[in-house]
Amino acid sequence: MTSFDLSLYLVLDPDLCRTHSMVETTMAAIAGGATIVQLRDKKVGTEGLIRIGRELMDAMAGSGVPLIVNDDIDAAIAIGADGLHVGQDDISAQTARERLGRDKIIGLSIENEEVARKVDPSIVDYVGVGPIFATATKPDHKPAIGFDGLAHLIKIAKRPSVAIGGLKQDHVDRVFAAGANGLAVVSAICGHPDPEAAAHKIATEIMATKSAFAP
Ligand SMILES: Cc1ncc(COP(=O)(O)OP(=O)(O)O)c(N)n1
Ligand SMILES: Cc1nc(C(=O)O)sc1CCOP(=O)(O)O
Ligand SMILES: [Mg+2]
Repeated sequence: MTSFDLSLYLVLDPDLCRTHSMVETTMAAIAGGATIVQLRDKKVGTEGLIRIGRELMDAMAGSGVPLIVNDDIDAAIAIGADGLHVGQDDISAQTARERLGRDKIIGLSIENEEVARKVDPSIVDYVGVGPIFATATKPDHKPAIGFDGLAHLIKIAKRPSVAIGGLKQDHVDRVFAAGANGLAVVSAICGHPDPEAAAHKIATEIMATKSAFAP
């Protein structure tokens, strides 16, 4: 499987990428320290995702940063993306694994104890846990779980984990203290006029926090 680092997970949102294109935002974020990128666009359909995804794959080639596609397995396959992220209302992780094979990265959203207990470690490579806070970026988000909820679900799911939902630079220490391997952000990078500087600030905080937690 492609190796992956969840430390700073950029989730793209075309509505927030106003001053920069999705490709420009992604490359700036990678230059700033983003370690993994998700193509999430709910409006363009499979053909649109394939078009943008191919541009992203070309631009990201050689960066060592994996590209994950949100929701759409047909697009992920057509693009040759490194993986797929699915939620509880999407195709199952098992179906995704059957279609994608062992080499691709599969991420699964978990938002409560019940779904955390059902995570199959032989199928799911990482879990996205949230929302930590309410966020305008995803109007249909589930109830916020806070950092205590994050720590609780991580212990149950026992998989590499990334926290998501309303997270900014100031939250880095609490994300890692809760036991997560990283934080996923949309508006903190996509909505910023200088996505490279925004990513760099968060990545610098992550490095400092990780070294403080290191034995
Ligand atoms: C890293 C990460 N974690 C959680 C999600 C949310 O996925 P989902 O619940 O399927 O919601 P949508 O993103 O599809 O609206 C995510 N995308 N990425
Ligand atoms: C895509 C997504 N999924 C969430 C979940 O809780 O599953 S919250 C979210 C949006 C996060 O955006 P921002 O960093 O701008 O708050
Ligand atoms: Mg989804």
